[in-house]
Amino acid sequence: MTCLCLTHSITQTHNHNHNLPHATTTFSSSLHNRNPLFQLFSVSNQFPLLSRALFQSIILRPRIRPFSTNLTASYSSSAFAQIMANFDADSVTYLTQRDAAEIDETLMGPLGFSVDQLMELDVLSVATSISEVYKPCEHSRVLTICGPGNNGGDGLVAARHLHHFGYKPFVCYPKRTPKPLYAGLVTQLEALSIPFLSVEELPSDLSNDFDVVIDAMFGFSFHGSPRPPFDDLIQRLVSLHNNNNQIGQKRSVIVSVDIPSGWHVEEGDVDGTGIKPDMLKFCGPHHFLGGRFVPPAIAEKYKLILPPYPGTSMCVQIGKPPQIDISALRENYISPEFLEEQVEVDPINQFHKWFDDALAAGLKEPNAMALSTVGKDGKP
Ligand SMILES: NC(=O)C1=CN([C@@H]2O[C@H](COP(=O)(O)OP(=O)(O)OC[C@H]3O[C@@H](n4cnc5c(N)ncnc54)[C@H](OP(=O)(O)O)[C@@H]3O)[C@@H](O)[C@H]2O)[C@@H](O)CC1
Repeated sequence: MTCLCLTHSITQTHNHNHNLPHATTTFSSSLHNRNPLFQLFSVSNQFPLLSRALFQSIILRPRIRPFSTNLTASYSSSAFAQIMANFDADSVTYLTQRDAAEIDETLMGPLGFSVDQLMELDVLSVATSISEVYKPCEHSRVLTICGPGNNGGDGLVAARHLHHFGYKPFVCYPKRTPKPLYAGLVTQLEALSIPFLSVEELPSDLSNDFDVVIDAMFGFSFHGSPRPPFDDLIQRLVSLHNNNNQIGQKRSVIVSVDIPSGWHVEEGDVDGTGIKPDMLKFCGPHHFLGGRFVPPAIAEKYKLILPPYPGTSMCVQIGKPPQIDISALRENYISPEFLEEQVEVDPINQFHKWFDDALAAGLKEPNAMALSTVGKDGKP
């Protein structure tokens, strides 16, 4: 007698079919958000109610060993991992709004930065952080929903970067702004054949068509209640989150660029009915900190203590990575009875049979399997 054992092993970095809190991504920048210099990005399973103060800019003055302000400092990967492992994100302190405003003025004044340049730097960090957490091979279809202001501009830039990173972005930009900056960003996307979808063209359940939904509707200038069509779009993102709580429901990842759209800019998700990106706690997992481009003059003047940036990265992940519940990743398979008389005499034929079954069932990576045989003595 020969025993056969077929193991189907798939490495999954993100499983849409388990009932875990869904990891969403939020990119949050400063309270005085005209200054994206200290953008903090978050992908976390925590969901603290956010006070506006948390949107304040970095800056890191850790109680532990202070990081060098030398922005070009480089470390070996193991040394870097050690440094970041020891970095206590709870120790983050913040610039005052006044400091941030002053820095903003300095950047856009004597230091010669422009809005579009800051937007590019800012959003490059957003895009690289997305690609770090949600690989294009598993989350290729990205919908970017853009609002009428600079937050929407961020969304347009994000779509372009993500296209170059191997994603397939779609853009919904229902209220276009005729300013040259935005017109140029649209032209760039059109030149890349990135599809623009109207609100009416969006599927009722965004999860059916998109792996990632980027919320770039409103940032720090949002006020009052959302007006059409953004009221409906925001509700769609809210329902995405609600659907995410249903067992077995395929889920899109929600990425908010800056403050989640519809949240009160100062108070956060006041009545708890807003978009629920899992954010934003400095001590939580998957937080990304930008700011690599901070000019030394600014760093020195404000005594900014920045973390080291790995390699050529525009941002760095701070805090501890999320704890993964491995048991929750396990799939339960229900299979029919397997009787001895049904076993193929030749194990290779059995392998082919099972392989064909796996193919027909549409299993991901059906070739990720191993077949073993043992004799009567139980030895291979
Ligand atoms: N240095 C910088 O500035 C940089 C900023 N950056 C990014 O820009 C973001 C801030 O951009 P922003 O100031 O353009 O405002 P934003 O939040 O996009 O929206 C304003 C628009 O929304 C509209 N609107 C408001 N409320 C509404 C409602 N209830 N319902 C409907 N519409 C409403 C409002 O229209 P209005 O009410 O004035 O008629 C206006 O058209 C910031 O968070 C960051 O992400 C980066 O790009 C880097 C450089």
